[in-house]
Amino acid sequence: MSTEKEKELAAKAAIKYIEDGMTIGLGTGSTAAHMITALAEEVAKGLNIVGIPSSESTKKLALANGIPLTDFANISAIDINIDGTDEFDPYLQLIKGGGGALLREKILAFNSKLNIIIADCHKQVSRLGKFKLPIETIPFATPILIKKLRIMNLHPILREKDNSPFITDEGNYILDLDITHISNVAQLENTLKQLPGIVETGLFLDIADIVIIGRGDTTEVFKR
Ligand SMILES: O=C[C@H](O)[C@H](O)[C@H](O)COP(=O)(O)O
Repeated sequence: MSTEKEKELAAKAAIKYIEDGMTIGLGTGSTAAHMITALAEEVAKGLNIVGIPSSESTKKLALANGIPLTDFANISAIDINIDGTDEFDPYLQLIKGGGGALLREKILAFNSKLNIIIADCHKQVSRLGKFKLPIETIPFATPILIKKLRIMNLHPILREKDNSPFITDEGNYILDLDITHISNVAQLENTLKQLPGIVETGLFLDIADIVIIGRGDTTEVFKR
């Protein structure tokens, strides 16, 4: 069974949690794209929901698939947020932001009653850190942050696209950090959030309620 099929299986299992009248957080990435396609099929059959996208790319995809959208001016909470991940550990702690959407994704997740994470089985790790930790930084502060993060042994790498810095939907930069030697990620999160110029990190701690993965031709569900 292909990785894409596993992502699709997880995505289809997640949309079964959705009920008529709900507001749905729409994640970003290749796994979330499967969820948007599956959700669009339900909307076409008459399911009445509104979506709130976590990125400009997801917004485009949702609109192209006929999913009605809203924003935080019109709602106070999201019923279910469904998003992908780059890694999840046995405690359902996550590293996200491989696609650079971590800031809006975390805002959606924080304002959701239920967070469902969907993935293929290769995202499961015994310990976070094989995937480099993305953090979103303000361009003005990025050079000094790089110096500070080097001293902290986090080996920051400025993410690039077409030989220029990758720019997020909020106009910021992404630094990818090596956290393989870090055992206490909660402490790391606190330390990073105290540095002015770091807008958000890709550590999603105590956020996922349910993780659904595709493994072969079946799904596995992990609950917090
Ligand atoms: O910024 C991107 C997001 O955090 C994605 O959810 C994450 O990178 C997983 O993406 P994919 O489903 O494409 O592996």
